[in-house]
Amino acid sequence: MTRKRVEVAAGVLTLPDGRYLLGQRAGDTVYAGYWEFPGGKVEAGESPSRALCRELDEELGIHVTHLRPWLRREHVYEHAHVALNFFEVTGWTGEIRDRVHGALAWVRPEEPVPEPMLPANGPILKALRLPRLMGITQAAELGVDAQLAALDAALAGGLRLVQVREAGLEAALRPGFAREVVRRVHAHGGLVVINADPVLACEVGADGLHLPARLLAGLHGRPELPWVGASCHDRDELERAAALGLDYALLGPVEATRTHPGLPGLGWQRFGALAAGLPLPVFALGGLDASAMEMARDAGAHGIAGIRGVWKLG
Ligand SMILES: Nc1nc2c([nH]c(=O)n2[C@H]2C[C@H](O)[C@@H](COP(=O)(O)OP(=O)(O)OP(=O)(O)O)O2)c(=O)[nH]1
Repeated sequence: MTRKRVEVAAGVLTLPDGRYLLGQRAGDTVYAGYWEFPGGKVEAGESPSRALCRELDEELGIHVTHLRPWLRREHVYEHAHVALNFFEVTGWTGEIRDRVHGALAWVRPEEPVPEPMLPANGPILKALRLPRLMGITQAAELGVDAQLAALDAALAGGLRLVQVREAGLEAALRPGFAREVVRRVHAHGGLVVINADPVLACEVGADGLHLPARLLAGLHGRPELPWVGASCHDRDELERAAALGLDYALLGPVEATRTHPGLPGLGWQRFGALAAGLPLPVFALGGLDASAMEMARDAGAHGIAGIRGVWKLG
């Protein structure tokens, strides 16, 4: 049976220390007792962001001052086909006084979430575990030792997600280098994805695989690794990554870069338009460092991926 699609707006209220808010649905609703992000149905004539501001006022008694579009995900329940528009909410005034939930909980992304959770929310919670800054290695250019030293400095500064991209590194050095990256990043509780090489990813105990756009194009199903992402340059590629159920995409270049000289940057407006309304987190790539983080997230990016900017190479 086909059901009318119901638009829903949900807010990931986030504290500066990274904790986010979940509420437990009250006894008189469908899925009573299940945990959710505060929010509710979009009313006729309302935009999702307006609906969310209204719902958070009604449910929690707060006035939202800063929100960002994040992910959009559709799910077919027995009772409804919902299109969930998730926003990150980082600014509000007023003290939270819950009026509708059975309970509220502030959760750290790395902690287990309270159960039971609304079934549509699994990928959303996974996306919240994905760090906001990705460093992409370039040991072939820097040298292995200099890259590992730059990695240590970045890990000490809080980096928790690394893509090993070393097609240019001598083949004999690649496994040893990748294994060393995995060891160091795992010691900090971070994640490592390996570019283009699933065999190497498994061999060195990495967390996943990063697909260049040419490999994404030829793929018929999601590779079986815990984390899989892809490099994308246009909406078609982003939608393909989403349809395959990938965990994230990189989109760029946002600004002109040294790695791709002559290629003009997308700019933040175009980036925002391309990344909007997707179910998977999108990192902004190209000529960026962590100082662009707020701008990127306001444009709808999950975070930033960088080479020179992350390794502080100028
Ligand atoms: N608020 C919220 N709803 C979610 C989440 N995940 C998810 O699948 N949903 C679904 C459950 C419901 O089918 C729908 C939200 O509808 P709702 O019944 O809570 O909406 P509402 O607050 O406007 O309530 P009502 O006026 O219909 O009583 O979206 C989530 O994280 N937060």
